[in-house]
Amino acid sequence: MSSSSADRRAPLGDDKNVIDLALFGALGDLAMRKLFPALYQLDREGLMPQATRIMGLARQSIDAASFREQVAATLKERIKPSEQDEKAIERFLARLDYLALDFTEQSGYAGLRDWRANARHPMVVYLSVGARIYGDICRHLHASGSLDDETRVVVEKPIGYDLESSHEINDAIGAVFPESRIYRIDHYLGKETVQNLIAMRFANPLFGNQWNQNHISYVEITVAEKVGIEGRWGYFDDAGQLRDMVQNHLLQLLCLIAMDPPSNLDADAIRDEKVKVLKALKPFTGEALGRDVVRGQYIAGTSDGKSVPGYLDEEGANTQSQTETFVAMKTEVSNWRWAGVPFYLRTGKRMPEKLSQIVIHFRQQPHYIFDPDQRGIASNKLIIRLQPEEGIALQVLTKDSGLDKGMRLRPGPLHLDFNSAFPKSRIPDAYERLLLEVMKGQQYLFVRRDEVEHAWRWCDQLIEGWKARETPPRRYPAGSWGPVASIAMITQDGRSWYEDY
Ligand SMILES: NC(=O)C1=CN([C@@H]2O[C@H](COP(=O)(O)OP(=O)(O)OC[C@H]3O[C@@H](n4cnc5c(N)ncnc54)[C@H](OP(=O)(O)O)[C@@H]3O)[C@@H](O)[C@H]2O)C=CC1
Ligand SMILES: O=C1O[C@H](COP(=O)(O)O)[C@@H](O)[C@H](O)[C@H]1O
Repeated sequence: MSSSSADRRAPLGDDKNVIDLALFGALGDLAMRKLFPALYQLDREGLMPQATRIMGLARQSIDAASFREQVAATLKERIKPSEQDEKAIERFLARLDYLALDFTEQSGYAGLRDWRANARHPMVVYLSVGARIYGDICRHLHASGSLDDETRVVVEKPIGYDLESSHEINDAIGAVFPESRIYRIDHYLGKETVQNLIAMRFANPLFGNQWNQNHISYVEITVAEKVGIEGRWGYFDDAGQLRDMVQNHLLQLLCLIAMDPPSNLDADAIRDEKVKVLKALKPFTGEALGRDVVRGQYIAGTSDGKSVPGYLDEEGANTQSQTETFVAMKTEVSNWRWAGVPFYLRTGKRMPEKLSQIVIHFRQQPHYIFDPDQRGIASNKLIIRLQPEEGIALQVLTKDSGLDKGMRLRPGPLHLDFNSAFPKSRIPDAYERLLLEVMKGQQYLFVRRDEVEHAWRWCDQLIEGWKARETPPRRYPAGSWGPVASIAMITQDGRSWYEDY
């Protein structure tokens, strides 16, 4: 199916987009917290064709009625009361069926094949389970005769633990599905402002012409989480913040900022440009690793005024763990556009706020004519806020008003807050957009195999360097912005993390 921009404007709730969705891991955390609420919203908005059916698959042997009850309960909990529409909920629940099986055993798959016996529409298989069993599921789906030439598969991150394991997993999926029918999710690509990054960069010559090392001094990407480990200690401790967040979400954001303009909006045109950025990321040598990368782990502190435990005291914790819950780094994209422009990245759990934002710091004017005392006054910044409130602000210098001020400068924002600028349009959750794109068979918001693998290659050399140095993570109190060293890392360059939240 084509990914052209014209297709993206096709009517959405029409028959063309009918699918059967087979959701593996339907009773799990992601499905209940994110996927069912997103699917419900699509249905409520009239974007899910009437004939679309959803089969939940999981291990527990419950019947379809109690599965629907569990989904109804999660909708009640997760959807704003003003968006809980009785009729829409009823219609949505009626689409659901349930099949209990062990995903690693071939025998149960006959039930899925039978469900599809007279189906006229493509099936989308969504693997909301750990990546280690993606291969088993794909093999059994194939061997049981449940697939056809139109079946698409959606896989969650992280794909593997390093380059080698991601190769194995991608090979196993690729043995059954061609790349054109594999949808690798990175839910940050479904966020409203991330979409806007593409619009803003490539629709506005104002930015397009300034987007390089001649005009940009440095770039900051912060993805701060207020939550801790939330009962996922086992998974998280094997991964750490670098694998959990940097390998995927932060590198995808960096790619969208740094990539060259694609020749069109087709999936491969965009992905080709992203891959070039990943290939150009500067590896960390021994010396740079100590100077330009900070690993941290939270200790007890406060969150929203309440005491919270440290990472090593969380439920299920191994008290010797050296896993990082925070990473800050200075990296560079070694190409003509970005040579000499640092990209400062930081992400951590148990920070004071949930805040994801990108700040582009522009260079000062080459010749300065204003009050010498104000010479260091803030330069232009473009602040792209992903969450909590989506918006874009451009900080510009204007004249301070008042008769007694002379030609004094004042930094102030030109601000676009999406909620107040477009009050009638609800900002959809990332998963809504991504599920809709899968239904339409559009891949441009999904990650191609080579992107995942280049991102792993870069992270692997960093992790190898950490192992060789054996430096323990630096401690930071829960509720702070991370280890002091992460602040020193940027201040030693005469800069600071943008903190005008
Ligand atoms: N949760 C999140 O916020 C995020 C999750 N992800 C990714 O999404 C995927 C799902 O994560 P999450 O929902 O948290 O995981 P969970 O462990 O909560 O859910 C997995 C589900 O799959 C079922 N399952 C696992 N193995 C089998 C099996 N062999 N046979 C039958 N059922 C099985 C589980 O059943 P049972 O409980 O009986 O084992 C459970 O219903 C993972 O790849 C994760 O990395 C990505 C981003 C965020
Ligand atoms: O993929 C993941 O993302 C979440 C953060 O997502 P957000 O949309 O809430 O910013 C993170 O908490 C989780 O550890 C990670 O696996």
